Amino acid sequence: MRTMARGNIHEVLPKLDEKYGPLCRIGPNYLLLGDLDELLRTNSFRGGMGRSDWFCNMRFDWTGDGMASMLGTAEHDARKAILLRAYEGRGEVNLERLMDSQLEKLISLIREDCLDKVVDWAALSRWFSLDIATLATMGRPWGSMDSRSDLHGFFQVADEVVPFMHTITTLAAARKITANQLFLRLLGPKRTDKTGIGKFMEGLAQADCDQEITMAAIAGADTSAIPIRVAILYITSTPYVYNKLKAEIAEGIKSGKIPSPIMLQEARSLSYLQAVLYEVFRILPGTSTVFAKRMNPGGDIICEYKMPEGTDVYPNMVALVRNKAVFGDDVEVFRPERWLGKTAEERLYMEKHIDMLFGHGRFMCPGKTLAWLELNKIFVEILRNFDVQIARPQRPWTMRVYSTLVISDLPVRFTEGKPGA
Ligand code: HEM
Repeated sequence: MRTMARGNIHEVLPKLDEKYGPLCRIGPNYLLLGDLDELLRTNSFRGGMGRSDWFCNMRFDWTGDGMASMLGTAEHDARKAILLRAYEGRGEVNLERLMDSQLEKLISLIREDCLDKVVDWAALSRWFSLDIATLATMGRPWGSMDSRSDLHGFFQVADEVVPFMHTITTLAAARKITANQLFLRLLGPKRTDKTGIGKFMEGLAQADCDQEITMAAIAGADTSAIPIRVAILYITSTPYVYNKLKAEIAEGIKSGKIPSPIMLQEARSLSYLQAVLYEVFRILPGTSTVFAKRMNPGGDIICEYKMPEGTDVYPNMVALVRNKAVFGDDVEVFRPERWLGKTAEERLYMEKHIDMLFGHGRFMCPGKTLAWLELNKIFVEILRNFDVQIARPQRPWTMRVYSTLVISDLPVRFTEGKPGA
C-alpha cells in the first residue's frame, strides 16, 4: 500500500521482476506475474482463473453490480455476451462514423480556439475520449468538447477519488468496506450529486440509466486519453520520429493513399504509424498492476511453482513491456524502429505483449476496438493539419502512477502545419 501511495509504482514493478524473476510474492496470498505465456494461460477461457475480489473496486452503485464488478464467472460471461455487440460496433452502430464526427469536432476546436496559444492537452484529450466513449455507448456525446470544459466536474472527481481508492483498496480489508452496500449508499455517487459520476448517472435518460453505460464512460475515457497524451509527449520530444511520421502522412496524402478523414484500413497500412502506436503503449502502459485473478480450487502450478487455491495473481504490466529478451536492451528508450524489420513471428510475439495490456480471454477489454480506432485516426488527423510543440519542456507534465496512470497539466502549442507545406 505504501508503494502504491507514492504514485511511482511503474518504477518499482520492473525492479521486482529483475530481482525476483517473473513470479514474485507481494503480500500474503498475493503474487505478481510478468510472464506473457503464464498470463495468457491464467486468463484464458479454458482452465483460466476467476476474478479476485479486487473487482469490488469497480462497484460504484449500491443497487448492484455491473459487468465490470461481477465476481462470478458465469454471471459475468452472460452479461458480457450481451454487451459485446454494442462495444464492438456490430449491428447498427458504425463506430468509425461516430469517431469521425468527434474527430472533426476536435480539429475544429483546435483551429478555432487553440492555434498559437498554450492549451492543456491533458484536458483536451480526455474531453475528446469521454465524448467518444459516451457517443459509442449511449448514442450521444457527453458534450465536453462543445462546452470546452470538464462538464459537471466528471474528471475532477475521478482524479481525486481514483488514486485514493486504488491505494487503500490494495488492502483486502479496505475493499470489504468500500464495496459494502451501506458505504456505497452513504458515500458512493448518487444521481442527485451536483458533480462527478453521480451527475453523469443523473444525466442519462431513465431507460439508459444503467451502470453499464456509466462504467463504459469511466473505463473508456481516461484509458484511451492516456496513450493519446503519452504519444504527443514522446513524439514531439523525439524530433526524428515526429519528422518521419509527418513524412509518412505527407507521402500518403500525396499518393492518394490517405483519404480525409483517414479510415482504419489505410491507417493500418502506414507501417511507421503502427510502429509508433505500439511503442507508445510499450513505453508507458496505462495500467500498472490491477485486475487480479484468483486461483481456482485445487490451486495451480505457475512458473513451475505449486500455489494454493485462493491466491490472487496481479499482472505486472510494466515488466511485460520492459522484457529485454523480447524488446531489446534499450527498453527505456522510445524507439518505434524496434517494431520494424522483424519476421512475422517475432512481430506477432511482440504485439501479444501489448495486446495483454487490454486483458485476455473472457476478461479482454470490450473497448479495445474503439481504443485502437481512436488511436489509429487521431494522430494522422492532427498532424495532417497542425504542428504540435511541448510548451513547457522543462516540466512537460505531471504524472503519477497508481493502478493506472494519472496525467495532468500537459501544456502544448498548436500551429497550422500541413505536412509538406
Ligand atoms: C487504451 C485504452 C484501454 C486500455 C489499455 C484498456 C484496458 C483494459 C483492461 C486491462 C481491462 C481489464 C482486463 C481484465 O480484467 O483482466 C479492461 C476492462 C474494461 N474496459 Fe478497457 N481499456 C481501454 C479502453 C477502454 C474503452 C475505450 C472502453 C469503453 C468504451 C473500455 C471499457 C472497459 C470495460 C467496461 C471493462 C470491464 C470489462 C469486463 O467486465 O469484462 N476500455 N480494459
